[in-house]
Amino acid sequence: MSVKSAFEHIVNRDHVYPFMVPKQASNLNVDKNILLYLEDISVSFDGFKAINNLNLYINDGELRCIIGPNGAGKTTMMDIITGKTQPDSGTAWFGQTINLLEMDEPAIAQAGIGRKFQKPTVFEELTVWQNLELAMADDRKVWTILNAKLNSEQSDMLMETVALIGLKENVGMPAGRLSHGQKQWLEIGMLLMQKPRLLLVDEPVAGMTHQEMDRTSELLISLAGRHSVVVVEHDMDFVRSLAGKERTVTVLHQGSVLSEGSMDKVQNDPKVVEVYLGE
Ligand SMILES: Nc1ncnc2c1ncn2[C@@H]1O[C@H](COP(=O)(O)OP(=O)(O)OP(=O)(O)O)[C@@H](O)[C@H]1O
Repeated sequence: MSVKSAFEHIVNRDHVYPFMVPKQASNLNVDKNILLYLEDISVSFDGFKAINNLNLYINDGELRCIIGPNGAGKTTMMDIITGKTQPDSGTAWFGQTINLLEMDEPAIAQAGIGRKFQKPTVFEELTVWQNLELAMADDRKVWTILNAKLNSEQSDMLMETVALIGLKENVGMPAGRLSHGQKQWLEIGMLLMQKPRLLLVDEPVAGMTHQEMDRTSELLISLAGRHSVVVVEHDMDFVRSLAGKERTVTVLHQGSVLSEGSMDKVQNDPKVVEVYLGE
C-alpha cells in the first residue's frame, strides 16, 4: 500500500526526480575552476524582463548565496539553469564543455545539477531509508528498487548520507513523521544520492526553528568542496551564517546582479541598502 501510493505520487510529479534520470558520467570539464557560467542571459515574460543581461559565475566547490527582493529573478535564474525555462538570449555552460541551453531538464539533471525546491517533497509513507534508496536508483523500476538488496558500496553511501543529514536515529521512521526541518534534510540527502556536482537550493530554512536553521547551515557548509552549492534565501541571519566572512554573496535586482562580494561588502553597498536591506 505504501509503495503503491508512493508510486502514484512519483508519476504525478511536476519536476524531474533524480532517480528518474539514468546515471551517467558526463564530460564535465572544470579546468578553469568555474563550474557554472551564465553570460548575458535575458528572458522576458509578456514583455517584462524577468532576467536582464545576467552574468553569474560559480566556482567549482563553492557555496554561493543569492539574495534579492521579491521578483528579482532568483527562481527564474534557477529555472534557466535546470532547463525549465529557455532564455531569449545569452549562454549557460556547465563547466567548459556542457551547453545547458541545448539540453532538456532530464539531461541537465543527469549531467550533475540537482535542485531542491522550497517545499519538501519526500515520500511521506516510505521510511527515511527507503526514500534514500529510491533516490539512489538509476532507472524507473521503483518496485524493484525497494525490494532489491543494496551492494556494500551502496549501503555505505546510504549510511554516510544518513549520518551527514543527521537522521541516523530516524532511518526506520516514515518520512511523514519527521519534523519540517528533518524532511528538508532528507530531501537534500536524496539529492546527494545522485552525486550532483551542483546543488541548487531554494529557501531551505523557510519555516524552520532556529536550531534547525543552524543545523542546515552546518550541513550546506559541509557539502561545499565536494559539491558547488547555490542557495537562494531571504532569511538574512541564515545567509550571514552561511556566508561567514569569506564566501561570496550575490544580490539580484530586476534580473541582474546588483552587487557581489562578502556579506559585509554587499550589506554596506548603498545600492543594496536602497533596494533591499534598507526596506
Ligand atoms: N512564467 C512566468 N510568466 C510571467 N511572469 C513570470 C513568470 N515567471 C516569473 N515571472 C515574473 O518574473 C519576475 C521574476 O520572478 P522570480 O520568481 O524569478 O523572482 P524571485 O526573485 O524568485 O522572487 P521571490 O523571491 O518572490 O521568489 C516576477 O516579476 C515574476 O512575476
